[in-house]
Amino acid sequence: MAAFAPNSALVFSGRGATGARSLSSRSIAKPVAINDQSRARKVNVGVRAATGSIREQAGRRAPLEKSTLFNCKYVPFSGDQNEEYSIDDVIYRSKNGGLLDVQHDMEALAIYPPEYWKALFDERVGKTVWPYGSGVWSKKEWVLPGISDDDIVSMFEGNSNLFWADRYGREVLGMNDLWVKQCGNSHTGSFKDLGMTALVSQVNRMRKQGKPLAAVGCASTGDTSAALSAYAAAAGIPSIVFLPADKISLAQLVQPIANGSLVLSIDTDFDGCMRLIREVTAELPIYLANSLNSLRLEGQKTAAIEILQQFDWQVPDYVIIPGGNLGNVYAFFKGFKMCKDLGLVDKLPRMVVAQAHNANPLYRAYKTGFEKFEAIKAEPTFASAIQIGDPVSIDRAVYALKETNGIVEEATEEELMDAAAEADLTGMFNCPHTGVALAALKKLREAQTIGPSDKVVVVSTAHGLKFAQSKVAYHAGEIEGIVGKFANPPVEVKEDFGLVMDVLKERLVQ
Ligand SMILES: Cc1ncc(COP(=O)(O)O)c(C=O)c1O
Ligand SMILES: N[C@@H](CCOP(=O)(O)O)C(=O)O
Repeated sequence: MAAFAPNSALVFSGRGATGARSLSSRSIAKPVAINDQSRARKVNVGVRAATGSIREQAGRRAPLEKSTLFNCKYVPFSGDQNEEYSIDDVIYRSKNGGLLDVQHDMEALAIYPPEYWKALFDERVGKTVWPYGSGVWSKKEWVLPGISDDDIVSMFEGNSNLFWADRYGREVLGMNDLWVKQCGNSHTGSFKDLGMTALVSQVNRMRKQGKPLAAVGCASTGDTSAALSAYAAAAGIPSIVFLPADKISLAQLVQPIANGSLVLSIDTDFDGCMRLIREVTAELPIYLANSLNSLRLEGQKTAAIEILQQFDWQVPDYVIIPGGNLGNVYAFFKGFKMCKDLGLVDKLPRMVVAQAHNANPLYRAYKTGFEKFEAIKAEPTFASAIQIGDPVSIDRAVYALKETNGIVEEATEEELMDAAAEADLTGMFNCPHTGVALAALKKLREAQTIGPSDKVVVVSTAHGLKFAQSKVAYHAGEIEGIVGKFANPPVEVKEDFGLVMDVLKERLVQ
């Protein structure tokens, strides 16, 4: 029986568009405990016949895709034991309308000792062997164990840099162990690639099985649509994206256009697009690619496993994530939790979700001690990809935060733009969403919640180049109401040696 199951869940009474919802906890079946004794027993069984080092054993056991040992299925996120679905089913919600979760057979995974998994994952890094050269598929047994390698649609996503923010940490925040996980250094420039490779691969498999899936569709603030269109195009699957008109960056907009998606620019906000795509996917054979679909989170969770791997299985004290639709915080939590449940690490980091003040429904709920959640009308923010007022994964996020003694912080437009720009001055090139997370970190440092020696990871969710327009406006001093403390506008000079020397003397000579 599978072991990963939330042991408590929040249930909303009613789910209207806006308006207060009360949050209540209810207990559900406990996860199957994989205690040390049972692990040891299973490990003995699993490795008794094997000889040689763990690395050699790992080598002999691969490729594991031929194995039927590992498997996963959909179960209600609430933990209801009486409902489950095959991963090959087209389903996004449980019978009562609640979220689903992908549940792995943790007892089967626990047959192998932690050292086996560490060695296996390490061994696959930096290789071109299909599909394990991908940071997601290097953890295939923990993602979608049953899928054939031939069905996988991958751009070798993941394996992103864990940037040591040495100078920013030391000089700006008085910290000595600060890291930025560069999830935006990816094929389409955001962490969405991690989830989309899992989802589109599964769609590819189901279409080959004869499932009538004519296309894949999503609502998007610009990054999900970019990832979906690229992966769908790679697989030759039609894609449809619903975008809120004039609310995403030019760089984001051109991605699905270039990749041949059917792009609908709709006169509403993201929440409006989300409502429409849910209605459309209920009517037409279009597969839903938003993170409401729990398949996406299976890919995204590998970024958390990767962080632990990059730290040689040391657990950071804090992980700070910008939050919008709120799938990613749960995906990270799940990655950390699987590592803990399977014995690769012995604790979880504290999760921090950072929201823009203009789009802060989770922050507001946090301030009530998660007593109630109210969807809001999200206002425009430079962190436009998280301009979301009615996050579909609110239950998942609250669960992850409660399980890790988590924190929610917010940032104003000035705070987020300043934080991104100040960190850029130490060699990064941050998107505004990363700015939100950096601003949250700054506040938590100022409040001494985070200490100078705490090991902290800020998750950078998109590449700064996708948001060049707002960064240019910041440096040009063109943003009303924002001083631009760290603006560094270009100096315009005529083609004249003397004038050039004047500028250099003024700027360089003290
Ligand atoms: C760049 C960027 N950062 C953060 C987020 C927030 O992720 P989530 O919706 O999973 O909370 C999104 C999308 O929502 C995004 O595109
Ligand atoms: N920022 C997202 C918003 C949708 O989130 P999803 O994870 O539910 O797809 C985007 O880029 O569209």
